Amino acid sequence: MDMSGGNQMDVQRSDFGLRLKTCMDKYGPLCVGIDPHRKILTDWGYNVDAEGAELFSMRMLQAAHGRAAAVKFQTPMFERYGSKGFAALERVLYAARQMGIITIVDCLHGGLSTTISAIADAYFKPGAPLLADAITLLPYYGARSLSGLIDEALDNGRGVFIASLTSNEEGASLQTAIRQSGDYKGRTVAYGIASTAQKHNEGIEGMGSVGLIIGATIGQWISDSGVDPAQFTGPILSPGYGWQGAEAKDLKTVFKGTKGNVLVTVSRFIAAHGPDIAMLSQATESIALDVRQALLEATEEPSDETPSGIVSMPKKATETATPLTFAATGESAAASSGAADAVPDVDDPTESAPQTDESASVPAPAVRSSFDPSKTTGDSAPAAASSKEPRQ
Ligand SMILES: O=c1ccn([C@@H]2O[C@H](COP(=O)(O)O)[C@@H](O)[C@H]2O)c(=O)[nH]1
Repeated sequence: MDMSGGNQMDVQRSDFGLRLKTCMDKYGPLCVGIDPHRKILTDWGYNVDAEGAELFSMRMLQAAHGRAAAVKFQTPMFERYGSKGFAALERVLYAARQMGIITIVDCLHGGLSTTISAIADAYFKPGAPLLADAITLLPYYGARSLSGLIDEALDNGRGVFIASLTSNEEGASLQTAIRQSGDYKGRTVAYGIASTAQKHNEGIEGMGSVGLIIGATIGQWISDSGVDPAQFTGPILSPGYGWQGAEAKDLKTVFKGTKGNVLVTVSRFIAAHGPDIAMLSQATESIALDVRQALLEATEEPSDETPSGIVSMPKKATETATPLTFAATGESAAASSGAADAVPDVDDPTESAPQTDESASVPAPAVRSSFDPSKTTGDSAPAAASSKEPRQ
């Protein structure tokens, strides 16, 4: 272990990064997103209620098992059913833990540090009702407001993913805005967030446990942000592939020069192939292969690093002429974000998803993977889901 950069306590603090990397090396860089949208539940023949969400989740888990490094549950999709929805989320998280798959809860939390300290009881501490390997955080109360909660995550062997460059285009103007004061004056909001996150990973050998969310759709504005994913040593959770329009070439652009720390999360693009478990499993496998290949090629691409080891300066931030490295020193607050899907949402009856496959009963993916349903040979997944799924 390289102990030169950090102290021993940091190195030993959380094994989340190590556990995730081990799973990514074994199963590849796919995270199966489990988002029980109303329309998908209907199209799968389930009730639009907590039980339907649970059955859907169990089936997505089956498809993910042995084919993906991680699963990600989208909290609002359960929260809408109140206590029954949270009970369902507790049970599917339990099932995922029993399967040994890494669990991420996309709970999108953020707020005053004193308030969000309660989140540790919900997700990180032994016996927590929603025990998860990692959760997602929104840093718009100032990334340093998350420090206490991050400490709790690390002390409990868990991790976090902090939204830095989200996949929706509405996020771009806020996240690429230039900071007016503080340690990152003259840098972008996203840059300060990424640098603050990187600080937690310094001195850790291998992949850290404090991650970022960087959308696969952001190729057009990543250079404005000043963030170079290739310099980040924690895990990067990347949504946007498939349904939101990002393709393999976008993964290669955004994540060029990265070193095996990008976890691509895909939800509707996989769910669109259900409810048949063989089709779901085949789609998961195929998408996992496509994503793995794209990221392998991205690794071979040189990043924007200059020979002197600094990142090329984005145009908007050049006035301050400070080298853009992840030498994090602190962070100042920015405004709050209201992220919304940039693409048709299957929950919104006013929007319709792009249809490219007339045979699909759910809205078809915006782009097709190399998955060919006609080549389905069977299912190697565990036994099919039923309403008698494991309960805690
Ligand atoms: O920037 C972000 C952050 C989170 N998400 C979430 O990821 C999934 C994506 O679902 P798809 O169906 O694969 O598009 C969903 O839960 C989002 O809330 C994101 O898309 N972008």
